[in-house]
Amino acid sequence: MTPDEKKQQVARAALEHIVPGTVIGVGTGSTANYFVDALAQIKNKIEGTVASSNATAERLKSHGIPVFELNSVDEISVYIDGADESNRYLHLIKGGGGALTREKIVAAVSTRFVCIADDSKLVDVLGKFPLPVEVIPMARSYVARQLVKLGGQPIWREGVTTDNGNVILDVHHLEIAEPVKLESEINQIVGVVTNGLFAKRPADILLLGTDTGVKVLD
Ligand SMILES: O=C[C@H](O)[C@H](O)[C@H](O)COP(=O)(O)O
Repeated sequence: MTPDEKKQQVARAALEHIVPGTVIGVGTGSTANYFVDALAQIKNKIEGTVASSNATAERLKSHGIPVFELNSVDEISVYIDGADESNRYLHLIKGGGGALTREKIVAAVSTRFVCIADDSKLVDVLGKFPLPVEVIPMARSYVARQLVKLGGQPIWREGVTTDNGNVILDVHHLEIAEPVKLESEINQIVGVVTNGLFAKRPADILLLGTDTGVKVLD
């Protein structure tokens, strides 16, 4: 099975986690895109969605799926999104597509976070995938120096501006033994909006696409 087939497999499996008649949160990226396409088949069963990026909002609307502003919604029953890496405790690295801040906000509001990924994303120790950090543009160099002090090698994702008008630093060579601690440390650097570690609020369940079917970790 190709990685794309595995992503489609878990995207379809995620439909079973939807709570009928509610608003659901929808993530960003290739796996989330497959989920949006699958969701279109059952769009009448939900009240609508909150999107974690402009790109996802456009895709949802192209299928005729209602998209609400987060501020007009009281509750999100479930958030469905991909990840760049997950460990066995469902601590994640996200933000390969630059949507980490809105993803973290929508995940925080959601009662449940269902992560969907192909099995290449499961790792023993987070950090092989460079950790994305969203930064206020004028603080880029300062934040980069602070990240070096934490042991990382930050690389500016040149040419990329987030949906929030900020820049991204991708931090290489971190071996993340304590994800909750590092998430908090990086977020305390002045100028950081947030980082792509989802450890303080990990996923509640991980649906992993494998050659032998969907594996569930929770
Ligand atoms: O900013 C992007 C998101 O965090 C994605 O969920 C993550 O990069 C995984 O993307 P994909 O499903 O394309 O591997």
